[in-house]
Order: sequence, then structure tokens, then C-alpha cells
Amino acid sequence: MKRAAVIGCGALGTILVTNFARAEGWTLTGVMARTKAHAEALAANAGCRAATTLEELLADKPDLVVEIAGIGAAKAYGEAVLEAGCDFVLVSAGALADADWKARMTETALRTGRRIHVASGAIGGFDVLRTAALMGVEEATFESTKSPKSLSGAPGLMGVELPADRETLAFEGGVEEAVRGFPKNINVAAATVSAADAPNVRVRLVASPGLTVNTHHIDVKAGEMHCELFFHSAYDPKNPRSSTSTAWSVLALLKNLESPISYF
Ligand SMILES: NC(=O)C1=CN([C@@H]2O[C@H](COP(=O)(O)OP(=O)(O)OC[C@H]3O[C@@H](n4cnc5c(N)ncnc54)[C@H](OP(=O)(O)O)[C@@H]3O)[C@@H](O)[C@H]2O)C=CC1
Ligand SMILES: O=C([O-])CC(=O)C(=O)O
Repeated sequence: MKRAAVIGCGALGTILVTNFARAEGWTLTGVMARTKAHAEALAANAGCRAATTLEELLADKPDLVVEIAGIGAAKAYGEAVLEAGCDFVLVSAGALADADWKARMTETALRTGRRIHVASGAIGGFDVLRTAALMGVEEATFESTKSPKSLSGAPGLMGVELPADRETLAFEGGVEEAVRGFPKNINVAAATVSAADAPNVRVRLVASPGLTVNTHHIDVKAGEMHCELFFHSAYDPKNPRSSTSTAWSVLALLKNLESPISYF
């Protein structure tokens, strides 16, 4: 059995850890949060170590560490995880919009012989996006629709409350600005841009009152291929920002890594 540890004990970390038995071929060594009580509560359920520092989390020598905590955590721990000889699963793919961090992570992975796996998260189709990248992306757009409450408090809104009675365009622009303004909402766009190798993707974020799902629409034209991907995914009642399928995508990724058949 391979050994995994998890950074993040929030809405998504809880789904991931609670269903960890579904990741065939893997055993869970520990979970980490900033708040000791959060890590302890989840660890008690899972029968693994509770950690509040990376050093504690790595004490059990996992083969791989999953970040499911936030862009800040990905950037704070990613390089150290690779340096410690572990592979790294990135859920907060918004970190990839920081070209310097992405380059440092790539260099560290190459030097240490470790790998970085970007989880498909609330979307998917990375296989087709990688194919489009090779064919050469000519045109690509990305649009997410979320409930106004899931965007509330985002730095990009600068304190403005979005209307609760009509649809509004909360953001339109490039991916770096999108991630700066909506770091907990638009990881999916950064993952798309990185997978499609298409830095000029136009990102739109629409606030739609009454939505009970998050939606994501990717449109890519590359050579002879035109692909459209739509996702409608229920969000976590504890955190309306995050689609629950994100946590399941990590379980599927882990299972795939240990499976004799790999679906690309
Ligand atoms: N790629 C994708 O499609 C998606 C990616 N995401 C990413 O997943 C992240 C987690 O989502 P969600 O579970 O809903 O968020 P929550 O806010 O519910 O939970 C975040 C958890 O991470 C922990 N954490 C945050 N920063 C650190 C840190 N520096 N060191 C250690 N632990 C830390 C928190 O600790 P504490 O409990 O102490 O506060 C908490 O346990 C999001 O912030 C987003 O970046 C989300 C949805 C889709
Ligand atoms: O969960 C989602 O639907 C998307 C999301 O929050 C993100 O990409 O940060």
C-alpha cells in the first residue's frame, strides 16, 4: 500500500478523508490544519496522525501529500513536500497562475524525481485540454456561474455586495487577475489555462442568485478540434464556494495512480 497525507481539514478535506477507503491502494497517514482541534477531530475519525506543521505531517514518511487547503498552503508547502521526497497533489490550482512558483515547483520536481499531480477538481477533461495544447489552442474561453453568497467577501469585489435579485457579471479578464480577485472560486480556471497551455484564456465569473450548483463552461478551439465542456456540480453545504466533486476527484486520482489501467 502507498501512503498519503492530507493538508486541509475543511469542507473538502473532510469529504476526502471520510471516503479515503475508496482510494484503492492507499493508506492515510495523517491530516493537517492550522487549527489543532480541526486536525484532531478529522484524524480521530480516520485513525491517523493530526498535524499542525508540515514536519509533523511528514514524520510518517508518506509517499504523497495532497494539498486541499488553499492557494496559500499550496505555495507555502509545495516545494518542501517535493524536497522531502513525496509526490504532491495540487487541488488549489490557482497557485499555477503564479509563473514563478510554477517554475520553481517544476524545477524541484525534476531535480528530486518527484511528480506534481494537478487534481481535476470541480471540472475535468484535462486529457482533452492537454491534447488541445499539443495541437495548438487558437481560441479558448472559461465561464463559471456561482451563487452571490459563494463570492461574498472575495478581494476582487472590494467590499461590494453582489445583488441578490439578478444575475451579474462579477469578473471578466485574464486568469492571473481572476485568481488574485477570487482565490477561493476560480482554481478551475487556472487549472484549465495551465492544462491547455493557453495563458490568454478569457475568464468570466457570473453571480446568479438562487443557484444550487456551481457551473463551469470551457470552450476550446485547437486545430481540427472544437471542444466544449460543461460541469454542474453541487456545492458543499458547509462551504458554498466548493463543489463536492473536487474531493472525489482526488480519490479518483489516487486510485488511478495505483491502477493497472490508467484513463488519460
Ligand atoms: N481545483 C478545484 O476545482 C477546486 C479547488 N478548491 C480549493 O480547495 C481549497 C479548500 O476548499 P475547502 O475545503 O472548501 O476550504 P475550507 O475553507 O473549508 O478548508 C480549508 C482547510 O485548509 C486548512 N488550511 C488553510 N490554509 C492552511 C495552511 N496554510 N496550513 C495548513 N492548513 C491550512 C484550513 O485549516 P483550519 O481548519 O485550521 O482553518 C482548513 O482545514 C479552496 O481554498 C480552494 O483553493 C476548491 C474547490 C474547487
Ligand atoms: O468548486 C468549484 O466549483 C470551483 C471552485 O471553487 C474553485 O475553482 O476554486
